[in-house]
Amino acid sequence: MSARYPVLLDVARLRVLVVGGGAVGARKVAGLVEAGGRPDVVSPEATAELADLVAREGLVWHRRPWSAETDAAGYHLVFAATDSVDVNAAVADAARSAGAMVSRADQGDAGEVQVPSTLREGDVVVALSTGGASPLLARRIRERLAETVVTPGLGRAVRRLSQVRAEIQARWAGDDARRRAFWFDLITPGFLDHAVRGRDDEVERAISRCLSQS
Ligand SMILES: C[C@@]1(CC(=O)O)C2=NC(=C\c3[nH]c(c(CCC(=O)O)c3CC(=O)O)Cc3[nH]c(c(CC(=O)O)c3CCC(=O)O)/C=C3\N/C(=C\2)[C@@H](CCC(=O)O)[C@]3(C)CC(=O)O)/[C@H]1CCC(=O)O
Ligand SMILES: NC(=O)c1ccc[n+]([C@@H]2O[C@H](COP(=O)([O-])OP(=O)(O)OC[C@H]3O[C@@H](n4cnc5c(N)ncnc54)[C@H](O)[C@@H]3O)[C@@H](O)[C@H]2O)c1
Repeated sequence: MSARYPVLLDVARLRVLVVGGGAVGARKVAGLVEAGGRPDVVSPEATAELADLVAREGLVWHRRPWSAETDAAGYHLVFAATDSVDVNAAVADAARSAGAMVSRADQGDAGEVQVPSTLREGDVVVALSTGGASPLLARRIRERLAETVVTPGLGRAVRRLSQVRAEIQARWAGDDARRRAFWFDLITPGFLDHAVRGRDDEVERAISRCLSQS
């Protein structure tokens, strides 16, 4: 398959539809909600987890089969996640004709969008794809990264750096070279090690040192 271009979507700004309320549709809805989205759902049935989530979040759930007449238009992004290849194909065609991007749960290559395995730790987001070759391997890579690099300590360090960034932007508002020098001085491989290992005191020490030298 062709190489794809990874982006991070602000799904809170998009009108999103998930067609199919089985385990796969439920996972898509949960991922969208986690990212601030409020997808509509069309499906005659839903898993208990999905029904709970819909109720908790007050999402719109049309409890019936997808219909080309009522469900095709008005969306930016449509997930075709039923257990029928024919229904998924019809959903994809109609959504695309109405201007939406499509994700096919049964045939990744057939959609404009594929969902990556996603790891979040504070503001750090890792999105992993095997291009459909092995979603389970993507999950294993995610689990390994969570153990080795994308740790809670890293998440805390990134939260702290967003404060430092605001300070640095204000301090050297007109001096691009100075700001760049500061960041290359602070964000070394050693700094990453401290953050990953959760050594908050070392992270703080490095920040203080670089701020006071500047
Ligand atoms: C990342 C993740 C995101 C999510 O869905 O939220 C995701 N699949 C996940 C898990 C998973 N999916 C499957 C298994 C069983 C083991 C296996 O088959 O390998 C497991 C493992 C498990 O359940 O843990 C089966 C499966 N998946 C697809 C097909 C159809 C096909 O092969 O064409 C079939 C076979 C159906 C059948 O045989 O009937 C298709 C797709 N699945 C994708 C994404 C896209 C490609 C991403 C990539 O390649 O990296 C793509 C192309 C389309 C899409 O959905 O966008 C999520 C990981 C969550 C995590 O991180 O834990
Ligand atoms: N992308 C992935 O990660 C992944 C993983 C496993 C399977 N799959 C694929 O995704 C498909 C769905 O998997 P599942 O485990 O959720 O299946 P499932 O059978 O548990 O759920 C299918 C859902 O689709 C609904 N549905 C059926 N016809 C419909 C229609 N006309 N309109 C609206 N909704 C309809 C059903 O009510 C049910 O809620 C599988 O058939 C397989 O091809 C994808």
